[in-house]
Amino acid sequence: MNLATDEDEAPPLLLASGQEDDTSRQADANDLSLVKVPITIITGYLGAGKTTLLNYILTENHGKKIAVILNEFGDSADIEKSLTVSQDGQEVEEWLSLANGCICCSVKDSGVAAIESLMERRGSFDYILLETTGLADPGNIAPLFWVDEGLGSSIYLDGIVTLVDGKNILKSLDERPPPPPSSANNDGGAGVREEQAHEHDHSTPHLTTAHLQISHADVIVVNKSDLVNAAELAAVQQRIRAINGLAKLHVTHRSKVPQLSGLLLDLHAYDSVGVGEMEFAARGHSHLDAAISTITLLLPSLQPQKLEKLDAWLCSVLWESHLPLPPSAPSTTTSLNFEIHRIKGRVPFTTGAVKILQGVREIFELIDQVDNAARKEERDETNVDMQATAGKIVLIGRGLDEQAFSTSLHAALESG
Ligand SMILES: Nc1nc2c(ncn2[C@@H]2O[C@H](COP(=O)(O)OP(=O)(O)OP(=O)(O)O)[C@@H](O)[C@H]2O)c(=O)[nH]1
Ligand SMILES: [Zn+2]
Repeated sequence: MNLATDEDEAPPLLLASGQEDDTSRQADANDLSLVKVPITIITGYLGAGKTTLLNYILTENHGKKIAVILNEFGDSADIEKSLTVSQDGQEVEEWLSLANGCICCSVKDSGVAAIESLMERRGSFDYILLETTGLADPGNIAPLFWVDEGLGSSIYLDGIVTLVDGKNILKSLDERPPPPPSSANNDGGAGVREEQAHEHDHSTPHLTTAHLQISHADVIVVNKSDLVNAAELAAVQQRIRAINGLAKLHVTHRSKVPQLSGLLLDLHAYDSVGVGEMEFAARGHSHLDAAISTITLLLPSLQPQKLEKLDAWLCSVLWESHLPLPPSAPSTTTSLNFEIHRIKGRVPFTTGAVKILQGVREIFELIDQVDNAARKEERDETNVDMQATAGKIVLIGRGLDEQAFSTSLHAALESG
């Protein structure tokens, strides 16, 4: 990958020049340790256009000082390892200064070490972009910024952007797994063994890296629009929508997203949930992709004391992968084998309060709606009808049976 760089540029100073006289800025500088820096993760298949996107962002006039980290994350085991070895002087010092005030590091170091080293330069940037070429499963990385005390205190995850190659994505989604290595891997659970057992059973939908990258995305950029015709593009969009009904989707040529802020950056994808996006996800309902789908559960306005029941239901479903079903439920729905990648929800209460639900894999939180969400709702262009004021929970994952989940949730809320 070749990033456009301007190596003659002096290293950026602590504050952007021209703003020294601004007293409010100075107050900000004093509070620098309190201001969290957003991070956007850019992922996607080999050759999809990630570097092209980064070059585009870094040469655009966006008024941000963006720090870019290009590296290869391994699997989650590598991330954990790097968390423990990062004290051993694994410094990343090869920061390049770019013409528009951005800085860039292309050292292939462990992602977390690179970020920690970057944070020592706090003040010289106000946004972080992380391109993760080798990242197979973004589900491992999101919780790092969310719950890790160290990283989470200085950085917040703004969003995950997945680049897909419009020409090749359908092929990638339909790929079959390679034969398993002869030496057996013992750390796999029942799920892994089951997957191996089904290795050559073509009726079992296979979960590819492309599925994982799409299911965890907040924005999906369908690139290389020049290489597909209208019908092919429509098929790609439908398939992606069937997998992830929540993500925003942009079709691009040479990764040129028409506007960066709001479409790609500054999404607040993990601290707000817009009415419009919930509505949008609820409308789509297709089983075009056999491996992953998006389902929507409707909720009435809840009595405040039902929050506990909702929380218990979420714990059961997300932590234990157990869908509690009432005794009256048909027996066919009791042996559900599912996996949840992403969950988002708006939960209104009879008091008028609204809680938002956010989750990636087993990590979730139910928090009071904040200002960001209100701003986001203003931005939402989707028409919001009366139904939107009702609650909704949207889930993205594998083996999700909308009927069974809905029955389970309502039974849990009505119990006791
Ligand atoms: N035809 C066409 N080619 C594109 C487009 N966008 C990028 N490319 C080309 O596709 C190739 C891969 O683009 P990159 O931006 O390097 O892709 P990447 O995802 O960073 O690739 P890796 O770093 O190898 O994973 C390059 O030769 C680009 O010039 C596009 O919209 N249309
Ligand atoms: Zn690249």
